[in-house]
Parts: sequence; C-alpha cells; structure tokens
Amino acid sequence: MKLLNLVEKVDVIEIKGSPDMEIRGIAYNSKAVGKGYIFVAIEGLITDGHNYISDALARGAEVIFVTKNIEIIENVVIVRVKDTRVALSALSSAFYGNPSEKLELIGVTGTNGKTTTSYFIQSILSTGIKNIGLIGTIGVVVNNKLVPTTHTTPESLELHGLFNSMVEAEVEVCIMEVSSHAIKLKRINDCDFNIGIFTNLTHEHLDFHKTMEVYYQVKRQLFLMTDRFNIINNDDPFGNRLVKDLINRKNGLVTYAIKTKGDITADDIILNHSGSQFTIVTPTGKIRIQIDFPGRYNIYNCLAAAACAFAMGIDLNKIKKGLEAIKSIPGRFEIVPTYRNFDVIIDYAHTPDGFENLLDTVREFAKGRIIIVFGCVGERDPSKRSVMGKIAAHYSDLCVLTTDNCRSEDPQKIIDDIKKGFSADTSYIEILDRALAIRYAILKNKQDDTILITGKGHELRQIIGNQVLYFNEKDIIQKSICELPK
Ligand SMILES: CC(=O)N[C@H]1[C@@H](OP(=O)(O)OP(=O)(O)OC[C@H]2O[C@@H](n3ccc(=O)[nH]c3=O)[C@H](O)[C@@H]2O)O[C@H](CO)[C@@H](O)[C@@H]1O[C@H](C)C(=O)N[C@@H](C)C(=O)N[C@H](CCC(=O)O)C(=O)O
Ligand SMILES: Nc1ncnc2c1ncn2[C@@H]1O[C@H](COP(=O)(O)OP(=O)(O)OP(=O)(O)O)[C@@H](O)[C@H]1O
Repeated sequence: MKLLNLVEKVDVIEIKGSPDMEIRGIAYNSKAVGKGYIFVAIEGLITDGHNYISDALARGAEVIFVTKNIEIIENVVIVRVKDTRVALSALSSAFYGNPSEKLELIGVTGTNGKTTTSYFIQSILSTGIKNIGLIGTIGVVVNNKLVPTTHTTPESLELHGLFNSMVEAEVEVCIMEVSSHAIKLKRINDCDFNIGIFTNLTHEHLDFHKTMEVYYQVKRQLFLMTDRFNIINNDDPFGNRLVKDLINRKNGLVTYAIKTKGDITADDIILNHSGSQFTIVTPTGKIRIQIDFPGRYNIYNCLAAAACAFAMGIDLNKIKKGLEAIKSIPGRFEIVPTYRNFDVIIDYAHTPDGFENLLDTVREFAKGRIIIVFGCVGERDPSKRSVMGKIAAHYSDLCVLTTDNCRSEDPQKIIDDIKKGFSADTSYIEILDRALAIRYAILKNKQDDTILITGKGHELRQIIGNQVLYFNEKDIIQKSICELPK
C-alpha cells in the first residue's frame, strides 16, 4: 500500500519527502522495523520513541512519523503529526483495510467482570454463530484457537492485525475487552464498535488516572464510539450516571439491574456454593436460568451478556442454553479438585471490589475457616493495597501474605502496605515465596477449610524484577496435596 493512501485519515502537520512510495509494514518499536517500514516514534511514559529513530533507520525504516521537528534525512520521508499514538491507530487500520468495519465488534469495559461477561456472550452467541473472535486478558481467540497475549487490549497495530486475521478466518463477531489504558492511550481510536458494554467502575488504576472522575471520563469515551447500542449496569453508581450522560445519543440503550430499574433484570435469585438460579426478565418475556458460577456478581455478568444477546435479537431459549453451557472460565472461581475434605479455589480477584465480592460469596457458604493466600502487584496502584488488606482481614480467618508480580518493587514493602489495612487481631503469616505460601496453606488445612488463592487466576507466570518466571499454581497445589498424609 502507498504512503499516500495510508495518510488519508491522518491529521498531518507537515510531510518532508514524497509520500508516493510503497509501504511494507509499520512498527512503533524500533526493534520490530524491517525494510520499507514506517517507524512511528511515540513519546512514551518511560522513554521517547524519537530517541530510537537512528535504530529504526538502521533496520530499514523509510518513513518516520514524529511529533518533534526533525532535520531532513536523505531518502527518508518525515511525517510530522500532533499525536503519534493517534496516527499509529489510523495508519494501522488503513494498512489492514479497516478490518473492524467488517466485523460486529462488541467492546466490554468496566473495572471487573469484562472477561467473564465476554465468555458468557461467546457461549450464548456460539449457539448460532460458529466463528467468534475474542480479545482479552486470558488471550486472543481466532479460528477457535486461544493464543495468550501481553495486554488485555493490545496496541492499535496489533489490534488491527488481529481484526484482519479474524476477517480472513471469516469471524462474524468479535468480543473485545477494552481497558481504560487502551482508551486513554488511543489504542482503540479507529475501532468501529457496534455495541458497548459497561459492567461497573470501582477503585483501580488510580496510579494511572489519579481520580475516579478521570477514570470514568476515560471509560465513557467507548460509549460515544458505538453505532448500534450500549448495554449498561444501572445498579452501578457510575453506570447510572453513564445512562444519564448518554440519553441524547441516537443509538439504543439497554440497561440491566438487580436492585434498581433496568430493561433486563433478575428475579427470584437463589445463591448457593456452586452456582446460582434466577429468572431473567426482559421486556418480551422471562426465563429461568441455572449457572455454574457462584456469587451475585456473576449474575450481573450474566445479565450484561443476556442484555447484549437480547439487543442482538437472540431468543431467550438460546440465551438460557448459552449461559447454562459454560462450566468454567480459567482462573475465575476455579475450584481445584483436592479429593479431600477441604476446598481450594483459584481466582483472579485483584481489585478491592472484586476481592470483596469473592470473599463475601465464599463467606456465605464456607463450612469452616477461610484461608486466603494473596499479595498485590508491584508498580501498580499502591493505594489499593491497604484496602485489600482490610477486606481480607474482615472476611478471612487467616491471611497468608505473599508475592504477586512485584516487578521492580520490594515484595516486603508491598506486604507492609497491605498490612496497614489489618487490625490488631488479624491472623496472618508472611511467606514471600508464593509457592511456599500456597504449600503452607494446604499443609495447615483443617477439615472444611476453604483455601482461596487470589491474584493470578489464569496466569502462568510470576514477574519478579525484570524476569518473567513460569509459575503454575495448580501444579503447586497438587504437589502440596501429595505431601499430606493419606
Ligand atoms: C502504562 C502503559 O499502558 N504503557 C504502555 C505504553 O508504554 P509507554 O508509552 O510507556 O512506552 P515506552 O516504554 O515509554 O516507550 C515509548 C516508545 O519507544 C519505543 N521504543 C522503546 C525502546 C526501543 O528500543 N525502541 C523503541 O522504539 C516503544 O516501542 C514505544 O513506542 O505503550 C506501550 C506500547 O503500546 C505498552 O506496551 C505499554 O504497556 C505497558 C507495558 C503496560 O504494562 N501496560 C498495562 C498497564 C496495560 O496496558 N494494562 C491494560 C489492562 C489494565 C487492566 O484492566 O488490568 C491492558 O490493556 O493490558
Ligand atoms: N461483575 C463483577 N463485579 C465485581 N467483581 C467481579 C465481577 N466479575 C468478576 N469479578 C471479580 O473479578 C475477578 C476478575 O474477573 P474478570 O476477569 O471477569 O474481570 P476483568 O474485568 O476482565 O478483569 P481484568 O481486566 O483485570 O482482566 C473475578 O475473578 C472476580 O473475583
């Protein structure tokens, strides 16, 4: 494709050199540049892509996109723009032939429940559609194959590459988790969203957004991009505000709720330790559902998925079939078989609200003690650590404090931050080595205990310093169980 055509939708300030040239690829990291590529220099949060222009040129870049004034370089086209992240997104979409326009694109956002809701929608849609694409925290699904990714919402270049693979694989619908980082950093600027879903908004990522107000305003942008309808949790205070904010938009608005008013609601709820039963009530009928996921929060996730399916015109029997078909989601309230008289549950809860919902659910049905093995991640929102400590202390009988992706931070310092939420009578032990912490909880179990291991969920890695180490909680659990007397 010619540079001339690629820049059609880019807001260009100035071009030095002729744009009438063929482009072979695009890169925003100099290390990924090849011959005939565009290198997009991004002023990042850690370093500045402009510092790597000479590296990009040495690797064969023939065009560079910049925000700064750069001297003319022989045989290199220099394109100056206001914001290179915006340009990267527009270029990437154009390079792949605007593939998101060829898909039904559903964006799911909110602090918690994005992955679960996406899996519920996938299960409902798969009652009628064979090939569904998925982009999210657990990975990317194209052609029914799951590939792990580094980001919940990838960078725009990777995103449009994925949409393109989906179009080639004849995917009809793509369900995509949209993180607030992705919105703020313009990764989704050129995604052609048809449907937007808002699950909830609670304390998270305040290191990045600073205030809940900014966090909300960022999330809100997704709902101004959709052209069919928006699905919103009316019980959530920020969701309720979003409903009011969107009232003048021309596309459809479908609300769901349990406590307040909603187009889609749940009645006659029965919660138990292994799942829930409830009736989904819609404007055109109702149906009884039984799901294998415990906790009221999962009823919200079901309602979000059901509201989306309902708005897409899918009948209630298919909605029921889809919601009931899904038996587990990796790392989301995943019960690990122990074949003993105690339970072990792995869960991805890593925000105060997710943590409280999970612990509240377990507390309601626990026959014995609750032992929670957890830590908080490094280099991310330290303000949530003591809040999570307080919640853990309130609901559990023993906290086993340990390490969770501490990155460059001192894991002991993170634990000390968590402990600020403890009270004088909180029962806890500190075991920095996560494998030993899990082993400790299992070896110390008593009859009817529930051991909750939170934070990692589906992840198979531990990030310590700048090392990414293989870490498999299920293996550690099984090995520890083998050490117990028969
Ligand atoms: C805070 C954040 O989101 N940062 C993202 C951002 O990085 P940045 O702006 O700091 O980039 P930088 O490291 O300063 O580098 C600037 C530029 O120099 C370039 N460079 C750098 C080195 C080099 O040798 N050559 C070179 O060209 C880089 O490629 C980049 O373009 O842009 C990068 C490129 O797209 C992302 O990889 C990076 O994600 C970091 C690694 C990250 O961890 N992000 C997390 C917080 C994130 O996005 N999480 C959300 C989910 C959150 C949740 O809900 O839990 C997600 O969607 O995954
Ligand atoms: N609707 C909800 N409300 C509150 N907490 C929830 C909800 N759904 C799930 N959780 C909790 O949050 C954890 C993560 O769930 P899920 O992966 O669905 O959320 P997510 O928004 O995709 O998270 P992330 O963006 O970090 O991947 C679950 O393991 C559970 O403990």
